[in-house]
Parts: sequence; structure tokens; C-alpha cells
Amino acid sequence: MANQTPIPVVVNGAAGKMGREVIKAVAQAPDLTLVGAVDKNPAHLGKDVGEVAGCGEIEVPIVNDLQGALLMASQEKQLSVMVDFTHPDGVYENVRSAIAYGVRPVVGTTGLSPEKIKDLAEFADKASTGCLIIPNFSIGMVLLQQAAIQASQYFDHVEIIELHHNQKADAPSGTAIQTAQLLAEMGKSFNPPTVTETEKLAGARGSLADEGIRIHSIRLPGLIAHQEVIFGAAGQVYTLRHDTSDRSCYMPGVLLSIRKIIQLQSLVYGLEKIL
Ligand SMILES: NC(=O)C1=CN([C@@H]2O[C@H](COP(=O)(O)OP(=O)(O)OC[C@H]3O[C@@H](n4cnc5c(N)ncnc54)[C@H](OP(=O)(O)O)[C@@H]3O)[C@@H](O)[C@H]2O)C=CC1
Ligand SMILES: O=C(O)C1=N[C@H](C(=O)O)C[C@H](O)C1
Repeated sequence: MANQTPIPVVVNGAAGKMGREVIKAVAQAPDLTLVGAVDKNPAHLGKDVGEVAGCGEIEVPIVNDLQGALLMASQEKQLSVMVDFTHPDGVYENVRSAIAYGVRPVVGTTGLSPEKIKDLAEFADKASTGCLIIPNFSIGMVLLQQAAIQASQYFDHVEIIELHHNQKADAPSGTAIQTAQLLAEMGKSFNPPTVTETEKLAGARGSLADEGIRIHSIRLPGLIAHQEVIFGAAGQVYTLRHDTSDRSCYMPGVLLSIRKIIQLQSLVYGLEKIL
């Protein structure tokens, strides 16, 4: 790895909570080189992104021009990568732009609808470009999901609770949606009704995903990112829980994705597919 030319990386959303972690991780990785830092928050424009991230000056200023950053990255000799941790409203256009410039997108931003993901998959296919959409970069969450898939063979009743900080824009979380999808793909329906239910307050029973799976979203200051998958059967409850205490937990998955995407020619959804 030491003799290879470093992979050029653009970080979009560089001044955000996740973006800052990615800047620190990329700055410390000898096989990666940061070539662009983009963020729309005017408070950070023009500042050195290393200073903003807290890892010291790295001589890359924060700009609010994704197209310009992608153009520069596309002119590097090596295939380049855009890491996106921005906002559900802008991520689709960001990914389209990256693919159009031949820059490979590693997407952590959540909130993309299944239709938009399908559309991006077709766009990536046409361009023969790798694109990674990863709802959760932590290994603990992959393991939780695998345990949930196992348990779903034996339990017919399951509900998901996701708990996040109250700055989160989208609900349910991308992770909870993916977890429900993985269970729904098991080829069975969950939660057969046992009684006629009435919601006295709308939403009391949470949101309804495919195959009868319910997701409940909690938003509170003091939380980072947490998820429970609770299975119930006569006389027993089986609870799987993952807790994030620091956003650094996502960085091994982000770095792995940057390294792996160079070899991909199509869109891949989910960290478990590249482990
Ligand atoms: N896949 C995973 O493992 C994880 C995914 N996430 C997801 O990542 C996303 C970002 O989360 P987080 O870092 O906590 O959010 P933050 O709000 O802390 O950071 C987002 C940053 O991106 C900026 N921004 C927003 N829209 C754009 C845009 N169109 N172009 C450039 N910059 C933009 C924001 O500016 P401003 O402040 O002005 O809005 C902000 O500085 C969310 O969707 C979240 O769910 C989070 C953690 C882990
Ligand atoms: O907004 C967050 O913080 C997180 N977002 C992702 C999601 O929506 O699943 C991943 C993790 O839960 C943290």
C-alpha cells in the first residue's frame, strides 16, 4: 500500500459532524489524499478544513462549489472518490454530479428513496462507475442486522426502535429502513394481528414498513445513534441493541469504502456487501 499513488478524495459536507471525522481519518491515511473539502455552511467558507476538523492545518480550504471540486478531482491521474455526508435534500444531485465527472461516490447521507437509489444505480451502470450507498458504516450495526436476520427465522413478531440526536433531519433513520428491508426480504410477513387496534393518537404504533414491520423514531439531545430490534414470542423477548458513543466508529467503514469503490463498476447498497 505504501508505494501506491494515494487515492484523491473530495469530502462533501466537510464541516459537518460526520464530515469532520472523515477529514481527520483521510488526513491520517497514508494511501489517501484530500483534494477537496466542500460545505454549504457559510460560517466555515475559506477556512482550512483541517483546522475546522481539529487535526491541524492541511492546506485545503472549505469551498461551496461541488462542481469545481469534482472537476479538479476528475483531472487527477488516479481515480478519485467523493465522500458525501450532507443532507437528504441534496444528496441525489451530488451523486449524479460525481458520477457525471467520473468521481466515485461513497454516500453516507441517508434519506434517498428506493426510486432515487434505483435511478442512481442505472446512472452508475451506464457510466460503468462504482457507487456505494451505505446507510451505516459501523461494523456493530452490520453484526446486529445479521443477528436480526437469523432471529427472524424463528420469531414472527418484531419491531424496530431507532434513537438519534435531535439534529437529525430524516425519519426513520436510513439504518432502520435498511434493517426492515433485510427482514422483509426473508420471505415472510411479521406481526400477524392478534386484536383490532385503534390508534388514539396518530403515529402511536410507529411507521409501517414492508411485511408488517414497524419502526419507531426517537429524537432527543444527548443521543448520538442507537437502534433496537425487538423480537417477541410467547413467554420471551429477544432484544438486539447497538449504541454509538462516538462518530469515529464509522471511520473504518468509510475508509474501507473509499479503497473498495475503486474496484467497483456499479452501485452497491450496504456495508455488508463489501466486507
Ligand atoms: N451512513 C452512516 O454511517 C452515517 C450517516 N449519517 C448521515 O450523514 C448525513 C450528515 O450527517 P451529519 O454529519 O450528522 O450532519 P451535519 O448537519 O452535522 O453535517 C452536514 C454538513 O453538510 C452541509 N451541507 C448540507 N447540505 C449540503 C449540500 N447540498 N452541499 C454541501 N454541504 C451541505 C451542512 O451545512 P449546514 O450546516 O449549513 O446545513 C453541514 O455542514 C445525514 O444524512 C446522516 O443521517 C450520519 C452518521 C453516520
Ligand atoms: O444522522 C445520524 O446521526 C445517523 N444517520 C444514519 C441513519 O440515518 O441511519 C446512520 C446512523 O444511524 C447515524
